[in-house]
Amino acid sequence: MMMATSSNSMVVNTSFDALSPLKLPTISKFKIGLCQLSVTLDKNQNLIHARNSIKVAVEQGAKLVVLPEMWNCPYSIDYFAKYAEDFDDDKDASPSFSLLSEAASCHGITIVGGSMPEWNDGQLYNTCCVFGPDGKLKAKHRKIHLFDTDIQGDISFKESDTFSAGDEPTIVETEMGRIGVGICHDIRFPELALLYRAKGAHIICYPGAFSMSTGELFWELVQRARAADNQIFVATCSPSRDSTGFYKIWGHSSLVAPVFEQVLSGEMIATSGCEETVVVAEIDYSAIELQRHNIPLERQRRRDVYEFINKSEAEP
Ligand SMILES: NC(=O)CCC(=O)C(=O)O
Repeated sequence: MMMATSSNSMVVNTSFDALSPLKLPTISKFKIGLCQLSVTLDKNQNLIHARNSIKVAVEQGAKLVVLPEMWNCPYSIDYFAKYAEDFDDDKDASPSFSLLSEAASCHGITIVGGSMPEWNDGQLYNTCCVFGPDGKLKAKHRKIHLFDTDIQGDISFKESDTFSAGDEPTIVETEMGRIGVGICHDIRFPELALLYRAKGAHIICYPGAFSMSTGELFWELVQRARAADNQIFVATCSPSRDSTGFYKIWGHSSLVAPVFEQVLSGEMIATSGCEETVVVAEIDYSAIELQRHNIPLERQRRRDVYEFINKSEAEP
C-alpha cells in the first residue's frame, strides 16, 4: 500500500509483512551524477555552485542527480538554524527549494536534493527533497538517525542539540526507479535499508557528510554492506573536504552496485577523492536481477529464526 504523508513523501507502508517483488522500471539503464560540492559561508554562492554542478552532470548524460548532505549550508551546529528555510509555507520564498525544482524541470531530470536545514512548525530538520523532471516535489525525507558522537580527544558533535529527528522512511517512485532515501548517519542502520529492499527499492541514495574521524574506516564499508545485504544499488554524495567549518569531511561520493562482473557483490563502481568534483557513472538495474538469481538471499532468509530479535526487543 502506498500512502501520501504529511511531509509529501510517497512512502511505502512500513510493515515487513508484505515483500514487494522486484519490478524493473521502464528505464533501467541510465547515468547517475553525484555532485560533490565545496560548501562555503556564502549561501548564494552555494546555490550557484549547485546549479553549475548539476549542469555539468547533465552534460555528461546524468538523468538522476544526487547532491550532498547540507549542500547550501556549512555542516556546523552554528549555522543550521541561520541557513534554514521553510519549504511548506511559501515554496517561492525558499531559494534552495526553488533552485532544485527549476534545475529538475529545466534539465528534465530527477534530483535527490542532498539535504538542507528545514524549518517546519518551529522545529528544525535535516531534510532531503526529491524532485521529478517536471520540477514537482515528489518526496521529502527528514533524517531519522541524528548524528551524535563524542570520541574523546577527537570529535564531539551533537545534531540532536539542534535538529529534531524525522520518523518516516521514504521510498519514492521515479522514472529512474524506486528510490529509498536516507541521510548520512541513516546508512549505519541496516534495518532502514532492509525495509527499503523489502518494499522493492532499486537504489538507496544517501546524501552524507561523514567525518574524517569515522570516514576512512566506515564510509565504504557501510555502503558496500547495505548494497550486498540487500542486493541493491547504493549511491552516496558528500560535500568536499575544503567545505567551510571545523567539521572535517571525508568526501568520497560513490556508487556501489549489487554485483560486478557476474560475481563480486557490493562492488564500488565509481568513487571520488575528497576534492570538489562531479562523478557520473552508469546504473544497470539488471545487475539486481542477476545478483538475486546468483544468490537468492530472499528465498534463503529464515524469518522464523529471526523472530527472537523482535521478541527480545519487546522485553523490558
Ligand atoms: N553527518 C553525519 O550523519 C555523519 C555520520 C558519521 O560520520 C558517522 O560516522 O556515522
